[in-house]
Amino acid sequence: MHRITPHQPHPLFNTAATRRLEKAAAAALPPHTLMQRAGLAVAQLAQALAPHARTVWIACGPGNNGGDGLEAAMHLQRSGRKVIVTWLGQPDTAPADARASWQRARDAGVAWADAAPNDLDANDLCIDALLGIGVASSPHSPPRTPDARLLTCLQALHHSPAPVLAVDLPSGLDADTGQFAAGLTPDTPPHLHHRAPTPRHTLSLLTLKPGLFTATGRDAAGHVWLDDLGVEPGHEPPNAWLSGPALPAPRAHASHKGSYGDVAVVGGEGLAARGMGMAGAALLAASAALHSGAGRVLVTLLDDGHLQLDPQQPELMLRRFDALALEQLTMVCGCGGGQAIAHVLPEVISRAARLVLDADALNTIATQAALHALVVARGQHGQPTVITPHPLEAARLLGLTTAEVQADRLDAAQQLADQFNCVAVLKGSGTVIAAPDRVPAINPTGNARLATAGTGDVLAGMVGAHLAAGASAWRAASEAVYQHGQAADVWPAGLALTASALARRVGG
Ligand SMILES: NC(=O)C1=CN([C@@H]2O[C@H](COP(=O)(O)OP(=O)(O)OC[C@H]3O[C@@H](n4cnc5c(N)ncnc54)[C@H](O)[C@@H]3O)[C@@H](O)[C@H]2O)[C@H](O)CC1
Ligand SMILES: [K+]
Repeated sequence: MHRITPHQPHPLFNTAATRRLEKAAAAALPPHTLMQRAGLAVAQLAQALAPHARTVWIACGPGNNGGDGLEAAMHLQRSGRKVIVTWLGQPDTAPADARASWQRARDAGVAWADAAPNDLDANDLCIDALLGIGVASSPHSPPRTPDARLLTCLQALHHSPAPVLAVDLPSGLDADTGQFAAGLTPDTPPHLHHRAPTPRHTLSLLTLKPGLFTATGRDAAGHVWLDDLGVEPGHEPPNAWLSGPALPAPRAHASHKGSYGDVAVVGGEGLAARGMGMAGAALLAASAALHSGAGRVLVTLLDDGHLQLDPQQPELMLRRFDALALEQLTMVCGCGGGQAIAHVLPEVISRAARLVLDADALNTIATQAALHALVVARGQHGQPTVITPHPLEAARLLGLTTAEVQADRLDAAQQLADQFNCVAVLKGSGTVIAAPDRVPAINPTGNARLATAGTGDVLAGMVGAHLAAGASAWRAASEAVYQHGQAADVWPAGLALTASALARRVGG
């Protein structure tokens, strides 16, 4: 068993793949072995996380996830803890493994209760074994009406003042998408909004599931642990990867500014056009490119030439669009581009050597099929392209709603990559990176401090710098996303995270 950190990549397996592995492993082992291993692992982690817990309340659902909880209850009771179990199953209808573990918990003498004890506090521990990968959350099947006792137990876990250890998954979370099943989404009553969150841990069993790392999964899961139950994935291919850090790319002493490429940022509609000055977005992207190691950074502002120099960043070279040698440049296009970006997009997409498309470039492409076709053609000509939409921009590109994109972020990112024939970065909690013909990746770094204006422009500039230095579109995207999130993760406490400060720190 080990804790999952962003320091190395990890393969991720969805529900179907996990079920196949479970079936093959169960067939090769004596009956009940997997659940016995799972329950023991849960009990060991519970002891390690809360060695002095006064009471351990274990909420067990009707299926095998509940069985894991019952098995853990038996171990914790035997090791002298005060264990209270709420079981929502019945001996005559429970799956065979869960029934066997119920019998073992009974024989060990655990206490049974209909609901959560009402005196739980921070010195206790809750174990969430209500639902695991058996949660039915298909958008195509009608939502189930969950049993009232299940809902009461779920609420007690969501609002628990005691730390919570979830078995396999936070109950109700879909392992494949990181979204809660209909009717099972946690709600936070207003009086709890300002309470410090209680520690949350999830012990994933057998495999790591993608839903733990994207959409609402990251917040719900808290610290993620894995116990593989002694089962190797064998020939089962992963459905996604959790990214690890970039391999170091040392700079040769005999290098010069030309060795790391020229990035040109095009964007920043002027104040005169529609009364909205957006030059800042382009300057942020340019600053990020500079601090991420680009040899030279050129900036073309779509502001009719009002700005001739950025005195804060004199390294940036301002250029008129017609003075750019597009075929030799890595272009970052769209940051703060407004409507003005539409005039330059056809040329940029057709001619740029390497290209990052962000923000208003994407909004414009979403409305013009001819531009979409030009992006697809880049891939056919071997010209690297990365698109960096947030969920609303992704929804526009795919003709979906934002909710539909968020309902299955891995699938949405894959659709973007396939339809636009490029590397797609779907931003948000657990940013997804996808490309045609390869397994997508979920980024493990970053936090809510990045939810501030301009951080997306910074990311686009960073991707541009990595592309200009010679990385493939896939590497440029995944390494930039990782470092962008990591910069936020190590951000000094008490220092405001602003996009311009982030841009200056991204190079380490
Ligand atoms: N994967 C493994 O190798 C191992 C898994 N173990 C554990 O078993 C669960 C999966 O068990 P399963 O019985 O298939 O499903 P669950 O217990 O997660 O849930 C089934 C249970 O829940 C009810 N239900 C489903 N969806 C809903 C809903 N939307 N609303 C209300 N109720 C719902 C359903 O009717 C069933 O009663 C896995 O996660 C592991 O924890 C093994 O123990 C070890 C090996
Ligand atoms: K659970």
